[in-house]
Amino acid sequence: VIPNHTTHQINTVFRGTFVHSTQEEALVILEDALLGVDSTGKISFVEKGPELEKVSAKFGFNPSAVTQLSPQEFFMPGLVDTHIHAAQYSFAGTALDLPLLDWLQTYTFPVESRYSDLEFARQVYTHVVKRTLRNGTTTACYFATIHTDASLLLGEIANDFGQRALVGKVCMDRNGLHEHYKEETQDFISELIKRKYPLVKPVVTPRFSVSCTSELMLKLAEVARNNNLHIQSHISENMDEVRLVQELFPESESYTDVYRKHNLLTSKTIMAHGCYLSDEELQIFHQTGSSLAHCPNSNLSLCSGLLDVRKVLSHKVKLGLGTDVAGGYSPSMLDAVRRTRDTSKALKIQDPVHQTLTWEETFRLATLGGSQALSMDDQTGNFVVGKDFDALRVNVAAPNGDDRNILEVYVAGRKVVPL
Ligand SMILES: O=c1[nH]c(=O)c2nc[nH]c2[nH]1
Ligand SMILES: [Zn+2]
Repeated sequence: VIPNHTTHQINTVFRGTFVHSTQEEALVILEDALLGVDSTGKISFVEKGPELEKVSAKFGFNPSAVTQLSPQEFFMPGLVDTHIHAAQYSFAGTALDLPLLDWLQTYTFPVESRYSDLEFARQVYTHVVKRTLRNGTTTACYFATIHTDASLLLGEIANDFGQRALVGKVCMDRNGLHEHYKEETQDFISELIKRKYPLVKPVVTPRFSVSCTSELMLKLAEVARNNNLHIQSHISENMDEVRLVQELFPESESYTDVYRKHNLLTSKTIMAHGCYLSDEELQIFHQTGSSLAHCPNSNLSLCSGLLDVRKVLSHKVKLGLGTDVAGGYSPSMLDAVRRTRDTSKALKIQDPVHQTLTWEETFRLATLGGSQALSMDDQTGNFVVGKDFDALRVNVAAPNGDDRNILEVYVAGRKVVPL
């Protein structure tokens, strides 16, 4: 059989166990499967192992070139971190003794102001990209800082190491520490688009309503619309923050209404936290197709609140998981999975009828759910033919449940771990 000339050449074929999620089923286990990756990094087939002869003839590859997984190994989709502050990685694991607004003023803004120094930025951004990839984050939605050059550098580093990423230059024009600040989002976006990194794109990033004027938010919404870009921000993380937003925007009905009135809620918007959203606000998320990034480590570490994920899902709002470094102390999405279940169980302690999230559902949120929350599920999130091969090769026999179980990491078919 001559391979169809419109299909790309098969580069790699794996045989073994594949675990992933679909819309219908939170956990699907494919035992003794064959998965082929083509020269563009896309999944070209998922077939049954015993049909190797037939499949190899159909797709034109040599059956003896198949990579066989051992019985204690499996592939799972890459983890999607829907909310992480790359710049805050420099103080991750420290400074968790204050509530959100004091934490920002005392620790976070002073550290973020250091990113005018490109050497400092290069060091931290290299570490955070390598560390998250090592921990299986194949897609990351990053906040950088207000600095254009350092934010571009984060995009360059993600591209160099092969991580799929959305990179946001942070925008804030009030209640912060930046005396000589000049807004340059359009420059940042034009430059990052011009570089044509295949897996790295800009995301419009108003920090949150507390640090943005109406004028800035309206302008950013326009930039996002004109360039068909993602938008990210924070919402309803902590009760003092919610009250402050009500004071700053007295004409708005709710925190969600503030963003809606400023045209920032689109089907490519992802908002972090959402702990205190009402049913009405969740309905607005559903109607606009905007999504939430659940960041349980951060919510616990800053004593912000407990997000009821079950309630969010019952409103049919898209939801992914985020580490929210450094409000969250861990850059590992495996930690985000564990804290998601801890939070769900804490809600059950408070209310015994609460239906906890199953581990299968949580696995789905960390993979397919994240890709849907970032409107990237046409490219990544599970093992469906035509999507990019973003995957972790996991060995369950490693002695500890952490990054040591991850033997290899692939993004768009490229092996990025080990380097
Ligand atoms: O967890 C958070 N981290 C931040 O950096 C931030 N900025 C606004 N709101 C925030 N919440
Ligand atoms: Zn955040």
